Amino acid sequence: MSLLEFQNVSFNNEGKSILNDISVQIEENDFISIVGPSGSGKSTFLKLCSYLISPTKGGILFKNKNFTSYEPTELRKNISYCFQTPYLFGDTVMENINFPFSIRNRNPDQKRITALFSMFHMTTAYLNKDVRNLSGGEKQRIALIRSLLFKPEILLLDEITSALDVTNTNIVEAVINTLNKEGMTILWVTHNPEQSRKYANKLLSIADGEIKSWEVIK
Ligand SMILES: Nc1ncnc2c1ncn2[C@@H]1O[C@H](COP(=O)(O)OP(=O)(O)OP(=O)(O)O)[C@@H](O)[C@H]1O
Repeated sequence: MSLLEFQNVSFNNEGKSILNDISVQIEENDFISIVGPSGSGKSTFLKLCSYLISPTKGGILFKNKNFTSYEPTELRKNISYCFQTPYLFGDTVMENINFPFSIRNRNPDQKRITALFSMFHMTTAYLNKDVRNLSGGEKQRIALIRSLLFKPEILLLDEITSALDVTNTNIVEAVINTLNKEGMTILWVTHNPEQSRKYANKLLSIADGEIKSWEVIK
């Protein structure tokens, strides 16, 4: 059974075709790198995967059931999306980390929080820091921790390391690789050819809104 399946998906906006007739099957535990020129439709593909937007034509299935038959909140619990520019809100890191717990009426799981901070080479001393004083790399790691608190089944990553230095990039890549080894399905949009082949088992190349190639590389 595929975990996520695109069946002849097209997405148009204001009469313009952005993605055209995309069919692809993503298996549990895949690590997929998504590459293609700027403006080819990669981010739109991830937005469709996360149910931020819906296809104009065709259907997207999660565990063999159309997205439309799920509650959006149920899908978002299982499918997490991280952006190139991390969005942190409010004043402190703690507000951002506690938020996913509060919307589920749960108390913060300190053990899980500590383990994730440690995975990203940070300590929980960051919880009291003002988000405005964090570096880009720290912000991206906090945003990733926030999206991982409830162990999503699918993690969507949109050029998350393109603004990071080598040290931060290495930390983030290592964590994502570990999560994949532990069973998480990863879809990672990257412009970096070396990064695209480093950990992925499949490579999806998109050009002009269509699949140019779909390769099994490992
Ligand atoms: N909501 C929208 N309305 C109109 N046009 C859009 C919308 N979203 C995306 N586009 C257009 O669709 C095309 C694909 O955009 P998308 O952001 O998916 O490309 P991308 O491959 O991720 O590009 P990049 O690598 O530069 O981030 C672009 O021409 C973009 O301008």
